[in-house]
Amino acid sequence: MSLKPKVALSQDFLLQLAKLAVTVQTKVMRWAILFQSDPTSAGINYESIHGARDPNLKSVRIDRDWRGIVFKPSQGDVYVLLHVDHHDQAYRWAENRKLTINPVTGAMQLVTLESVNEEAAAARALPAAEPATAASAETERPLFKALDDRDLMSLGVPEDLVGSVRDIASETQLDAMQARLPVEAYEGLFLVAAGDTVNQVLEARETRVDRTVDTGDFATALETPESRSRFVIVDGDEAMVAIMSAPLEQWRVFLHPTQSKLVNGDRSGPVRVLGGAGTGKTVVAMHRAKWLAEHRTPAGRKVLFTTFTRNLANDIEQNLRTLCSRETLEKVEVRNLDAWVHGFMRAHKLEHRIVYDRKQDGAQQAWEAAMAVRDTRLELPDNFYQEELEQVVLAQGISTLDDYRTARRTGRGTLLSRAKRDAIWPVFEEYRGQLSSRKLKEVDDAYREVAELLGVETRTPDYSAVVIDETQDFGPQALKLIRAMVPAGTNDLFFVGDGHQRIYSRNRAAMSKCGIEIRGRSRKLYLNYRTTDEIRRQAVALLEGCEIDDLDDGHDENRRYKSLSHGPAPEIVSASGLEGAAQEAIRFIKSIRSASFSPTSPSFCVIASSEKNREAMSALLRDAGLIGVTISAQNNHADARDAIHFATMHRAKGLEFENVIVIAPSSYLGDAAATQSQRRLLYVALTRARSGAMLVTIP
Ligand SMILES: Nc1ncnc2c1ncn2[C@@H]1O[C@H](COP(=O)(O)OP(=O)(O)OP(=O)(O)O)[C@@H](O)[C@H]1O
Repeated sequence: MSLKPKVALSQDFLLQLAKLAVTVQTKVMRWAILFQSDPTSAGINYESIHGARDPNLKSVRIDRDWRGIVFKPSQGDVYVLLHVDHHDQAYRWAENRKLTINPVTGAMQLVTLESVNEEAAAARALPAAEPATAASAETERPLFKALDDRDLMSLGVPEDLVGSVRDIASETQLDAMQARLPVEAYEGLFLVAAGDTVNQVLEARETRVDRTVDTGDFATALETPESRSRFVIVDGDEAMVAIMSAPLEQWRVFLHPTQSKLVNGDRSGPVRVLGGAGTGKTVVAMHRAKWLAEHRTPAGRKVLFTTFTRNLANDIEQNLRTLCSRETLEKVEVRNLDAWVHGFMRAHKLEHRIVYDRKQDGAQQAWEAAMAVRDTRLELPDNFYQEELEQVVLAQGISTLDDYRTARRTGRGTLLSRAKRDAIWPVFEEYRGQLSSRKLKEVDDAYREVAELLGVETRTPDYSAVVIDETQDFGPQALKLIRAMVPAGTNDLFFVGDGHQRIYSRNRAAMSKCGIEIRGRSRKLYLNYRTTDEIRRQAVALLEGCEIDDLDDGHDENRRYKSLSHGPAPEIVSASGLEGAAQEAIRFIKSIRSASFSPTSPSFCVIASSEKNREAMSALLRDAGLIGVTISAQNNHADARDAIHFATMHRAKGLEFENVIVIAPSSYLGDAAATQSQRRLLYVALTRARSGAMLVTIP
């Protein structure tokens, strides 16, 4: 029996391909399809590369000028397409590269040998001063002195780079080596530099280092999640065409090892994935939904993918369409929770309309009528009642005076005696009665009642699993409803979220108090794939002094996050008003557009704190000849690449653009403790940027 050889592409090859002219890409693609179907064909002439440090790297001819570099070990049927370039450049590229297997983790790693020593020397010459993380209180002592060679390799450092890593004495020097290091090694090193032990890192990423590794078995090495984060096995023409047609859509093919471990395989109960902005949480959630749909969804049931806002659900649905086959898509339902509840209520002939905003018609009158029955002798301010309703009564699903008498009121400030509670309760009772007579229902009450209905339903649940994005914005009743949608068990619930980005602040919930037990199934993503480190740091600096939770009863921290890309620091300017802000925005847009060499124009989003300011900015930029589109609940205008996007901070959540211009009142930067929600909004807004950001404050 003859087995077909394994053919793989490297991530670097695809990134290189994306830089080539379309005519060359087409040529390379045609060649690659033939290569994939039979890499042993006599038509492919593998030429040795004179002076190459790795004898397994061969050059192959694509046409007169272009060459591919293929890894073809003397033993085993593995072929990896590593690079493509003009003849001379391709040879030069190959001379100093080596594809090896990490003897401890068993992962396949491409190492650049030539400049390793030079780089390390250059890195050593860099200043050690670094302000932002634990590693910053550094001295010139090597950072990883306490780690032996095996420790370093277990973190993912290739054997050939162990010496260079050992010399690193500052975070700046570590960053200078980032491009040389496999992603897991860079991440492992910065986590250790921030104070984690090697064991903590390995445990958190579920890396086993107790196996014997055959450093000559490339076919086995290709299968590890670490190898899969940079090499993809292609097993057919269709797969080859799909991958090569969208070489920049890396997230579809190459998952970080922690991402892929979260995506694949069974989990004995609810999973929580935390990660700062841009760390690939939505990507994990989408791949997980796909995996569940393909492997663990019985006929007649579905995976529900839910999130908080409608426009984000639309965005996710579009992305899933490019990730999943038609059959898989049929097993995934994407709906924001409110739309789902609305649909459920219609299907069950519950005719109440849902109140999302107490200023909406009907709700306002109901609230005014309720406030009319308040006991003025209590001398409580009006906003006390609104906050008590949201944070205690609705959040905890309290529907009787008895329950209100014993309700937890942590964080509410004012202590209330039983007599006072008795005197306050009629306001809430009246409010619900007033709503009911208008066929209205507060959203938290709707969640609670739907959860109760699901609890008594006897038929098989519609969903076999629920995947939840932006968990931080779901309150206790929403989480309880989600819990009620699927029976507790293997693979039931998969949550991703980030406490830094909670912008619907009334909704803070602790998962464990909502029947969602995640102990032992909590993971964290640390690498920011979206935002430059300069923008990430600025955004994180805005949260200094704010308390960040972990969606359960604990705290989260942001010291350990890092970005993979770098760029200019965000501009922070103050303007005397919206007109001045528009001038700044126009200057910023023009300067980036004029400096851009990209054939497609870079994307921009102007993100304002209110709809009014968004509209004003849109009008001012239009007067200056800059065409715009507004992001709404229904439409993100993802295709309108040449137009400037306009959004409120809430609408921009979960989206991304090359550049963002954030327009915010200067009061958002007031005392950190008093402006936590505003600062979170700024964090969300700034971290929508991939490469450029400006924050304009206005009075
Ligand atoms: N493994 C990966 N390889 C390459 N790019 C990735 C990977 N994972 C995520 N990305 C990219 O990083 C960016 C951020 O990903 P994603 O939106 O999933 O992050 P997030 O953590 O959900 O962000 P936020 O919380 O800010 O909305 C996207 O452009 C995505 O394509």
